Amino acid sequence: MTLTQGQPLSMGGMTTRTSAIEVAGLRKSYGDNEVVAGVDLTVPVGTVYALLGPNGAGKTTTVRILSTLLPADAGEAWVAGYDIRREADQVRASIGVTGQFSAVDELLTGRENLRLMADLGHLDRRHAESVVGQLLERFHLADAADRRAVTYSGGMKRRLDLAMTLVAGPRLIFLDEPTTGLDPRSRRDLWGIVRGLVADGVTVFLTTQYLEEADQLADRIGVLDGGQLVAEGTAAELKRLVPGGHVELQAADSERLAELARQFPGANTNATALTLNLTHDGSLTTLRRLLAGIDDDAVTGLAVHTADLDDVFLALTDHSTADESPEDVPA
Ligand SMILES: Nc1ncnc2c1ncn2[C@@H]1O[C@H](COP(=O)(O)OP(=O)(O)OP(=O)(O)O)[C@@H](O)[C@H]1O
Repeated sequence: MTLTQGQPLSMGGMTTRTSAIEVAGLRKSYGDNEVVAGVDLTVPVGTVYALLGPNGAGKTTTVRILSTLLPADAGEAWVAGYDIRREADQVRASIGVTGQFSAVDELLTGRENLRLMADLGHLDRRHAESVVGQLLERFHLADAADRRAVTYSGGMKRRLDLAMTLVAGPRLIFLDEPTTGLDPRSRRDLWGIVRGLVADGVTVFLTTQYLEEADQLADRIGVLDGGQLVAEGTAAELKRLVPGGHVELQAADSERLAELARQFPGANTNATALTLNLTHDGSLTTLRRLLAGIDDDAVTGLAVHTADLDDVFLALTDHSTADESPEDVPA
């Protein structure tokens, strides 16, 4: 069955929910440490949702709860249309999970690892061979298919791990920090594979510490900090949340820097680098007005920086430097 948004995910299940994931008031504590502190979120079918957060934010715990590996203390969640508490078996049969710790058996070849998953999924032999062959091609592992996985690079192992998750053809996959530790090229390869899955209609719930990854892949991003979603939206919406834009002027010499500092009181200056930083809302009008007031001889260079997800992440999750609490950030 090909799923499109608006169709019930679980035709035979108890519910007829149309979202791939719905979470309401999810909570989990370890002793006194509340690591998931009331999370609500919805992921439409066929989209990518990225849960972005620093170490210890509660990302893996959330994935473990949603994939039924860990019981929640409170709250409700429906995954692939099934209730994670009452219909855990159906949830497990509908999803694929690739965790931070690989499921690859390094003593087996890539092909054998995939066949093993096919056996576990009770695929009939002919179908299994065809699925395994297709996955080896799709994940650029065909040439290495009959080598033991112990000889694979980190990127190849990660691709094999993801391919193993897909043997049973799940329409919803959880990727917990899929590219942590990979070099930029392997990371981009994996992003390409994820995009291909999404193009086929698969829903992806991924956790990441990499802002670029969320920016590249996700339709919506939830910023998790201390077990709470402190912001949620598209990458563009999140970037508008924080005033991260600035213009950096390179002064010709220290005298000119002093002049510029008098002209723009409140700007940050760096006497060693001879630079002056002005906050800037990213609009052309403000930029033109700003430049019109500057003497040509005073500056030798200029850089315009618009807010990026880094600014968002730091503003929302770095309590040691952020003056405002997340609630103070305009929505
Ligand atoms: N089994 C456990 N017992 C006690 N505390 C735990 C357990 N598992 C996780 N924690 C704690 O829960 C908090 C959230 O952990 P979690 O692994 O969900 O965070 P994360 O956002 O995935 O971080 P990372 O990016 O480092 O994987 C951490 O403070 C962690 O130490």
